Amino acid sequence: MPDIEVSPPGTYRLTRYAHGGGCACKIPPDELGDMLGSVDLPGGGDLLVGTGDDAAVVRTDTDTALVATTDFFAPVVDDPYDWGRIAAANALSDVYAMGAVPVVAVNLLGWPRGVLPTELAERVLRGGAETARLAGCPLAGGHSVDDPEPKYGLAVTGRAPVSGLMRNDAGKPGLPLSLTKPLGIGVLNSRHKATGEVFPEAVETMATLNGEAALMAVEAGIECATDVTGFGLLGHLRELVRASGVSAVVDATAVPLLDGARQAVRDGYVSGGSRRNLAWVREGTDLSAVDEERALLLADAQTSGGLLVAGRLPGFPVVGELVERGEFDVTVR
Ligand SMILES: Nc1ncnc2c1ncn2[C@@H]1O[C@H](COP(=O)(O)OP(=O)(O)OP(=O)(O)O)[C@@H](O)[C@H]1O
Ligand SMILES: [Mg+2]
Repeated sequence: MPDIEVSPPGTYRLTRYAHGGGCACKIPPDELGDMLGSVDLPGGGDLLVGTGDDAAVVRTDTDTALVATTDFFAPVVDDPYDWGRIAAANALSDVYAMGAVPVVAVNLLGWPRGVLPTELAERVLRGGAETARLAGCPLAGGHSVDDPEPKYGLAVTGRAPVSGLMRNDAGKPGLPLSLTKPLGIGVLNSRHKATGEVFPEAVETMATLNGEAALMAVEAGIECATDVTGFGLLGHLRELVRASGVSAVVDATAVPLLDGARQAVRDGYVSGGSRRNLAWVREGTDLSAVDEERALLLADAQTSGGLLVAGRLPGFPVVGELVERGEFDVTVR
């Protein structure tokens, strides 16, 4: 450790070290699309699912698929242990969104040595370990670098029967859309970053694993799902409907919201990422039935959000349905 004086761990507000926290710091979808469009990634062979879905999938034998994904981001909450739990739940989520079970994970850590004490990094790693333990997923090894901005996440490998995969291009007209976590995580995180106010319901929502919901979906024979993260409900739904060649209708009043989410929008705690999401979806979305506040919540950049599933899941709200391909990608009513 370099010879730099550091204050005791409790005095640090981790979100102060993040230019944009959680999934709100993702590169916007149009920019990412342009960037990836110029790169010829090797495919073919046993690759079943390539770029554009929640994870890459390869066939390992006739019936079995291996699922690979990684996710890491800057602090989304000030508490290091909670950040670790959330980052791990978020990384595991893409495996669940494919209908797979995680089999092994490795840590990815960026840490500003000499600026933040290593004791905080230990707490982050303990949080991640706790979440992996809850997921029943071995977590071993990883990679750690000196980084001006703290970052944490996992690379996760999962397994699924080929016939049980949930893809984001398998949506069919007539299927209901279920959402397994409430929206509003992004605006509450923005408020937390600005004021230090803690929102325990949002923290627990982010730290909740999507494993049970995924298992329920797979057992119900559901074939199409994605997870709602940095591009917001409308952004990820737009990707799903475009990949599937269908359109969608969203019932705005049926979409669950975290307590305090509306107020946070009214008070202006909207991240740049959420505004970019809304700008991106606007051209393909009929938002004429809702006001700006509601539109921002539907586009709010979530961190470790729920699964959006093309099918009915007992205990979770139906927030819309897939319809035949029409003028708009998505119509909000
Ligand atoms: N640097 C990259 N190289 C290749 N593919 C990428 C890269 N960055 C993102 N992608 C791919 O682009 C697609 C869209 O990215 P996005 O981050 O929305 O997916 P995701 O991993 O499901 O997101 P999330 O983890 O927030 O659920 C995904 O298929 C992702 O794997
Ligand atoms: Mg995803």
